[in-house]
Amino acid sequence: MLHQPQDQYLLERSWQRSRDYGLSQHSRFDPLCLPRQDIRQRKQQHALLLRYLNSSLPLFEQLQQGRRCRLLFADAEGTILFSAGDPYFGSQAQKMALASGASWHEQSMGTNAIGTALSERKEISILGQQHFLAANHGISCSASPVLSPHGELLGVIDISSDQGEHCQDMLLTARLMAQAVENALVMNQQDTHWILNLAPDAGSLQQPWSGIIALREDGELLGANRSARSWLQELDIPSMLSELKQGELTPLGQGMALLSRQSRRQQIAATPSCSPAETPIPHEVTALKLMARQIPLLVQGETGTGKDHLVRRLHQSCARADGPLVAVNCGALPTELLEAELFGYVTGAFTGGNKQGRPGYVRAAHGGILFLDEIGELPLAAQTRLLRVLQEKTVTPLGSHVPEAVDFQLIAASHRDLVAMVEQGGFRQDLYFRIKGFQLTLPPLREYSTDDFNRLIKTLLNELQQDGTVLGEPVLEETALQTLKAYDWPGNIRQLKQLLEVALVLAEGDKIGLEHLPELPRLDCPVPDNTGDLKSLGDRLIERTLKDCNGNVSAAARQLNLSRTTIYARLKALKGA
Ligand SMILES: Nc1ncnc2c1ncn2[C@@H]1O[C@H](COP(=O)(O)OP(=O)(O)OP(=O)(O)O)[C@@H](O)[C@H]1O
Repeated sequence: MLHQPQDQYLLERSWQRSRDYGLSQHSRFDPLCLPRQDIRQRKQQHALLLRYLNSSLPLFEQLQQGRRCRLLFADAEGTILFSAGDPYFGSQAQKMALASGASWHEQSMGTNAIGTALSERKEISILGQQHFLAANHGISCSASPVLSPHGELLGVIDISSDQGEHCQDMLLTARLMAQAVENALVMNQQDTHWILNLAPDAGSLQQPWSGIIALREDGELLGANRSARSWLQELDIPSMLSELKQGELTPLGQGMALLSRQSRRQQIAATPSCSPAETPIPHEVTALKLMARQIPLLVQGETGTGKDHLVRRLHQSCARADGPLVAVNCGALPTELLEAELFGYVTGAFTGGNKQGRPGYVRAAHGGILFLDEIGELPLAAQTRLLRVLQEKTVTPLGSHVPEAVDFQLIAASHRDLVAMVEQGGFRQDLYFRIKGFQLTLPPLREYSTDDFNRLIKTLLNELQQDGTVLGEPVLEETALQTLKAYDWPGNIRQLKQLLEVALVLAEGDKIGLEHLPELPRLDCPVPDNTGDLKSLGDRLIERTLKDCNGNVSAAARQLNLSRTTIYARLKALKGA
């Protein structure tokens, strides 16, 4: 891979800086690592950027298919805050140094792509021996700066690999990833009303490398991406706003311009809450369609299946995203205060109440979503009052006679069988029909398809990683994955998430194996002759794998890493049981 001559000067400058920092080529390789608390804090500072980067991972995977390389983001001080891709190249020390929390500032690491790109504010590849420290000669890295919508340096995106595996398009990939993140940051700024796209020709408009300018409703500039920044001085934005027609391609100097409205919906769609890497939640799209028509939703599902999680996602993506999400756990409210808390009260409504009165959860949800979790726990009196609120779309606080109009989307949830409650007289039938505009039932984890299960694991591991739980990218060994798949998960996603969190800590950045899942029965044990967890776990795994393989025993044996004889023996034992 060849370097431009100007890079040679840049390299010389960087080597000189490295010497000035007091480093020698054979200095000990001792990467500085931030304490976990500081990593978490820095990740929070860059939370939005990291989410956008995470949602751009499919782009990285597509461009670097199968190559043994690692994608990193380091902040403006050179500290790695994001790390994905193949973690299994380089020495053990380098593995740690290419994980979250490690610093690649030139001051401690000498010339290297991250530190040097930051010092020079330029993209650069540093290959093998171009690294100042001899300890880094085995790796090659390409880094591209990431700028904020105001042009400040936020950090760099870097792709690192073993020296022999590096190729020129890794720098291009780093640049594309940096542009994708910058564009998302520009387009999703608060108060963005107009987006102005600029490009040399119509075909390039809205490509990652085209210009993007974000404007407030009155035309005030909010920010621009790197391609648009060079145009900014020549543009008379106020007159463009009055001349350009929304949605129409218009010639502008040597190029083309397109003005479009940035709706809250588009913004949300561009944000990683809907990231392709995230697990699609069953019924999410249907629920959004129904919410657009204000149809009340009833979410049912066992504990931990993600009812609350679904409601939060729906809130982010629906037309009421700017309004409040008021989540009330009906089972947690003390019965004597329940009605006051829900419907509010006026001054002096009852002894012990707040002097100024309280608006109550129903009025607090005006313009947004009222999420009544565990609605089956509501006492009958409160059910009657709630029914009236839903029928009349008004609420009358305790101690008042004046009804107040309220407008909210109702979502109720329960893990109890409401139909049975209605039959037994514990839940009003008319209220049940009111809240059940449409019922969504979230499946228990044991009913997930293999693909959905794998995707969920990936999402959860990414999420836990973003929380700063571990250094390095966690990967599961096949046997561990199979064991997880075969388990029953009475606590569903909540239980799986907790278990993965423990496994991540135990694995200390290595692949998660069976030994890191101490709470689960193991699959690699011999067939037990008594019934119990282990037996049923093995049975279920065999059954499920055979089903996935359309009954093909050889294929199932390959997938489970067992011999065909073992599978037949287990099937025979099962039949005899
Ligand atoms: N689709 C998902 N992707 C990632 N995490 C999820 C998903 N669904 C649920 N979780 C996580 O699983 C945990 C349990 O989810 P949640 O609290 O929404 O379940 P629930 O059905 O409301 O439980 P309960 O009925 O016990 O209140 C939470 O930590 C949540 O973030």
